[in-house]
Amino acid sequence: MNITLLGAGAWGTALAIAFAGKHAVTLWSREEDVAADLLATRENHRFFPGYRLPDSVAVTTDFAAAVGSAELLVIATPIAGLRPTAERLKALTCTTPVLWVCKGFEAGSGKLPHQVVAEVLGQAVRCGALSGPSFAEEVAAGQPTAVALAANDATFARETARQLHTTRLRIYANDDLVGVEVGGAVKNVLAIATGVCDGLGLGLNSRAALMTRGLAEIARLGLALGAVRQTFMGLAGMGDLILTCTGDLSRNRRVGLALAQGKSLPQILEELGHVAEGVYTAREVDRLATKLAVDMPISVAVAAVLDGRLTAAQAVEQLMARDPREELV
Ligand SMILES: NC(=O)C1=CN([C@@H]2O[C@H](COP(=O)(O)OP(=O)(O)OC[C@H]3O[C@@H](n4cnc5c(N)ncnc54)[C@H](O)[C@@H]3O)[C@@H](O)[C@H]2O)C=CC1
Ligand SMILES: O=C(CO)COP(=O)(O)O
Repeated sequence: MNITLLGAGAWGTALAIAFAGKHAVTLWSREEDVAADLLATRENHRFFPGYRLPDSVAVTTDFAAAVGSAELLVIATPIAGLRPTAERLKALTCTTPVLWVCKGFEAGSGKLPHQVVAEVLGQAVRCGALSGPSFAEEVAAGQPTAVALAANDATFARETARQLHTTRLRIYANDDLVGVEVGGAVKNVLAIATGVCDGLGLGLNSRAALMTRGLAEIARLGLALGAVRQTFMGLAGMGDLILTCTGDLSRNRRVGLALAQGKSLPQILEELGHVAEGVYTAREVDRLATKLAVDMPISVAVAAVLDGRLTAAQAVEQLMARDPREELV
């Protein structure tokens, strides 16, 4: 299959490497310097240093050409780039099936990725989300990984999962697109919380409590948005939550660790050099929790810390001072 990855950040580059073993892959970069570097050195020094892009992968900055040759498009930008990329596809009257790998709620609208894509491209284009516990570095290194693929068409999800599946990258078809997207979005907010918790040295009991109660928050918001509870026990729910909250490769976790050190958010983001979606999604989750009357104290506290309304230590005190209650999930 001819696959085009739209976005040559860490994840787009890693997926290009992974898919190249089985497919004809094109990697589109919006940055001229990244494309030039990839063509000259076969390495993406800016976003993904240390991993070689196979010679078979075509690299281009020509959007129309990259799209024109594809049988499957994979949008690999942050969620901030999803709508503009979909709009560029619409301008080309493109009807090629499309996946996206971004995780989050769109800033400002609070929409999930599939809602953004449906708004721009309509309902007729077959499309879906690839999500789950998958650090780019490990996928590019060929370390065993399993993720979920959910779509607006169950047959498309199953067929695409089968086509993309390899012995290194197991892809499970899932029929709960909302659940898969909510899991991937909210776990980033909770990874920031866990980074704060670990950075403040609050201990392993705290971390386990935070992740477990965080999973309850993910499920509550997901159910309010129409997801299926079971999804949150799977790869895109608990799986990605465990990975991102505990793995130091996570950019979101690293934001939390740095907040606990008292660093300012602008400085943290500048030093990171990559997107940390939880920073933007926290605000949307905070708004959605209020709008839908969903109890999400940890996520709301993360939003308050990111906005400078609470310090990390104050947020912890506030969470611990809550009244005792039954363990509702
Ligand atoms: N890096 C990882 O391990 C994983 C990342 N993801 C998700 O994939 C998405 C992309 O992440 P990374 O590639 O790691 O980020 P990155 O920060 O390494 O790279 C971002 C890429 O998107 C492009 N970009 C940024 N803003 C854009 C915009 N407004 N329009 C078009 N392009 C834009 C940049 O030029 C760059 O190529 C995020 O939503 C992330 O949560 C998902 C799974 C794993
Ligand atoms: O989504 C990811 C792993 O599944 C990557 O997490 P970070 O964006 O926090 O690095």
